[in-house]
Amino acid sequence: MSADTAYMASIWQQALIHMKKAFIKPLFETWIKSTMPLSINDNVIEIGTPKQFVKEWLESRYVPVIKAALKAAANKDFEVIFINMDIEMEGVEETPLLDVDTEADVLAEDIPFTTPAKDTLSLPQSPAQQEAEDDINHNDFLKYLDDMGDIPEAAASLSPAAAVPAPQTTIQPEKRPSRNQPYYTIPGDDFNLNPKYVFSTFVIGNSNRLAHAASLAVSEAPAQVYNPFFIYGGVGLGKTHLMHAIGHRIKENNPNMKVVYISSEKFTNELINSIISGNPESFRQRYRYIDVLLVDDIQFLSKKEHTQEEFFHTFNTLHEANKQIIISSDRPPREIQTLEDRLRSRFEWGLITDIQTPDLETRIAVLRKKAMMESLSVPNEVVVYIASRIENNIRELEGALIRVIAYASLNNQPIDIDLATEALKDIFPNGRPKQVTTDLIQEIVAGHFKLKLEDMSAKKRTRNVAYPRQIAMYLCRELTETSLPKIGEIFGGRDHTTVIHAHDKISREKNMDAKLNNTLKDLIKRIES
Ligand SMILES: Nc1ncnc2c1ncn2[C@@H]1O[C@H](COP(=O)(O)OP(=O)(O)OP(=O)(O)O)[C@@H](O)[C@H]1O
Repeated sequence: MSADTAYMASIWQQALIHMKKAFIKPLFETWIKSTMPLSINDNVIEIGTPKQFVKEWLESRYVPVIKAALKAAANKDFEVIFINMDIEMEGVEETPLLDVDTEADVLAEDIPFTTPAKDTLSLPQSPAQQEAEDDINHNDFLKYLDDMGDIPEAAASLSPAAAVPAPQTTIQPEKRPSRNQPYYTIPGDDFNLNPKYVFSTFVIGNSNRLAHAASLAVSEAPAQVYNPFFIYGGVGLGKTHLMHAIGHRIKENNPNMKVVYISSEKFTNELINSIISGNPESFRQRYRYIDVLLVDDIQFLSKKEHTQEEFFHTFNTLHEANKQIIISSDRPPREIQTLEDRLRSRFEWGLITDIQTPDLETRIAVLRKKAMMESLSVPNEVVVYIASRIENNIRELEGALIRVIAYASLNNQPIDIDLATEALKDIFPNGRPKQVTTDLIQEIVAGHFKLKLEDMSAKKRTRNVAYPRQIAMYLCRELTETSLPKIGEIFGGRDHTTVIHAHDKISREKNMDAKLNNTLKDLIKRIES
């Protein structure tokens, strides 16, 4: 971690401790915990929010509290800038609720949150020192809020809570459980689901929007909408993640339902074992008295005639009893060689949906979400570097990020583009990307729109100049580490709020305007090549 990153992480961690005590829990969990610090520059700190409406909500209500917490943490006044990172927060309406009490009630029940890893950032003090200091600073913090007349709900009655344990000093890369390794077992059910594979950690993009929407529909109304539900797509694109998410959601909504997730390899092995042990009936009983059956990687049943036969009967029994069946495969049913026709035709009874390879935006969003979940600040440049080189497999994308994080941790160095290039040199032998600078971006954008370079910083506000300028500001924000005030300065001494506005506008419009989206992709390609 660089000195700046460590400083920022340490301050934010301290500020969180104050805010955690100041807010009632649902408000803290909803509005504060889903944010992360992105950069710190003198007295400006940029905070990432998962959604535009979170950004707006924080801006309209909680700036004084956040500033006060930062002041208590760093003994310094900060200007706070929120940046919408547009990461999926499942289950939340995009309209801020106005009544705080109602809001707390609603949110406490409805929203699943990802918990940022507590053990990824280092703080300087021991727990005892930390506790003493917390008490002093927290009292100052409350007094400060009191002076401003802006004590959030429940804050006044709070006494400083027990110190938050000092996190460990190293960043541990997450180990991916192997395909057959159990994750955790829900009591009463004989199956394993990965707690991380839930809807709230799944990034939605054009490549998986339909599969995600259908998965949500199935999980909200099992056996009522699409039965069977068949998801197919290439390796590492999120099929298992979605299946587990469906399993979790069904169990949340219907705790008594028996939900079984199994890979088709395991299904085959269990069948063989039951035959070897002379008790095939036990196998049948086990699979025929469940409410939801999720079978992963069904393509492995190809060529296994006896298992197909058994699965066919299991399928029929469950389907006739109106139980939900969810199947995944790396290809559509018609392309699974040697799959019995009668099984294939049954798979085609319900909905067949595919997941395609993710576009650049989705890949970037997956990496950002992953970094956010690890409470890590990974420079944009590094995120774009990885995302633009791994196109076909999200598991590999995550693997590359984990490798960079581990490399930084082991060498005790900050995550930057040099380190990422070094850490990934075996994977990307072409090495370091071209240095992306704001000058280069201005030059390429101006050229594309047939403008003069000076127009980028001119005072002109006509649309033919203002729009390309906004695009260039957006790209500077996305592709470089330059701070907002600095970008404003480069573009003719404009205020940082102009840059924020340009970034928000282009981010929003590119989702609705395919032409703009293609222009951006084209520009990024030229800037990086
Ligand atoms: N849209 C997404 N958002 C967030 N994470 C994702 C997304 N898609 C895939 N992943 C992550 O990528 C990794 C691989 O996903 P998963 O195991 O679900 O892929 P798969 O399609 O089942 O692959 P396989 O064909 O190898 O079984 C997981 O860690 C998963 O969480």
